Amino acid sequence: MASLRLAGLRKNFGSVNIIKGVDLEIEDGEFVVFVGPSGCGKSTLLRMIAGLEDISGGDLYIGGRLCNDIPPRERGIAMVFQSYALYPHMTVHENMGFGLSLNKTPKAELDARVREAARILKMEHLLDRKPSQLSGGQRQRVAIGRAIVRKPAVFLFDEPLSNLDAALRVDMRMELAKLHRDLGATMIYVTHDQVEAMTLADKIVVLDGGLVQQVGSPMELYKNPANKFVAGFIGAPKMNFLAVKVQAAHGGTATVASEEISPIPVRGKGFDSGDSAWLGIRPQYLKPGRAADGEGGICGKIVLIERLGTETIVAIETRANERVVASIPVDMELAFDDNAEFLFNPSAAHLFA
Ligand SMILES: Nc1ncnc2c1ncn2[C@@H]1O[C@H](COP(=O)(O)OP(=O)(O)OP(=O)(O)O)[C@@H](O)[C@H]1O
Repeated sequence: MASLRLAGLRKNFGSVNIIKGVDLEIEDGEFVVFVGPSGCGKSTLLRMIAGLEDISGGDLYIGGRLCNDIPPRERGIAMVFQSYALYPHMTVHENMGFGLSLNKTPKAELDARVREAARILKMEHLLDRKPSQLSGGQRQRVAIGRAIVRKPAVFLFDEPLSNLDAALRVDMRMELAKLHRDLGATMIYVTHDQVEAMTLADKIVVLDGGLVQQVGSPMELYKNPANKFVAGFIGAPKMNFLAVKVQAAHGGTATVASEEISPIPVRGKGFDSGDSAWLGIRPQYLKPGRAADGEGGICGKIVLIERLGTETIVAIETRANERVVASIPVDMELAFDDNAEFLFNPSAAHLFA
């Protein structure tokens, strides 16, 4: 097992700066998820840790050792790819043991490690099969098994579940969480799926544009997003953002209003009266009903109704053509084009520049 430290890590492809100075501490045994939209640089950052991309600037420490110029196989890491990268002509046993056979691991030890990994992954009965005789989920398990047998200090996962169907992804997610508990190893996991990030991570690193936007536990990010990007990225359905004007501000509270919203006090630092701002409200905090004094209220026409079973998602469009999504109780009567009113407690709202 190992801790990691990234200090001012940078990556250029030609003249383009893709990773723009990333500082990050990863503790021994932590499950860390890099999350962000397509192209934000999360795979590049992971590949730099793996040693598959060289480092243009800054320092990378794995287990306290400066690793910038250490070859991949000497870093004590194992990487699992989205594409599985299995050898089609080899059996599951041979695929899992291949890295060890390259290292000239004695046969008995190789066999014992492969069987132990197969036991952990519940695939002892599949060891003699070829990849073509396995399901997608089983193939991904072989790829994970190949990492386990190497007993790495750090596991790296690059979108390992994105080729699986939705139901299997949920199963594999639970298996990965269990694997982490059982092995206690440091794991770094790249995904663009905020649900995977929320459910797997001890610590989420939100990336955008080659920069860390925020680092924290899933609930820290959900409750106290550092900026509008993080607020919109973490949580489903997405947080609503409404354009407002700041009417007054003091002591960490701003009074905001718009044509749609009567003045309400909201937590928010660094604002001055006259500022334009975004009022952020999660769909879960909007309740059907008319706002009383001191509450926020929004009304509009219903443009979307999605009954998900456990909740109903409804979207309204305000007079200012802003779309607002609410998660409401399943038994509510709703119809398209009806006018609907929602209220929220201002203490549940966020304010962003
Ligand atoms: N070898 C390369 N040469 C030039 N540009 C590259 C190279 N590899 C990646 N990039 C660019 O770096 C940026 C980050 O890519 P990266 O694959 O890290 O993104 P990502 O966040 O993992 O996205 P995705 O979720 O789509 O995989 C992209 O703009 C990509 O085009």
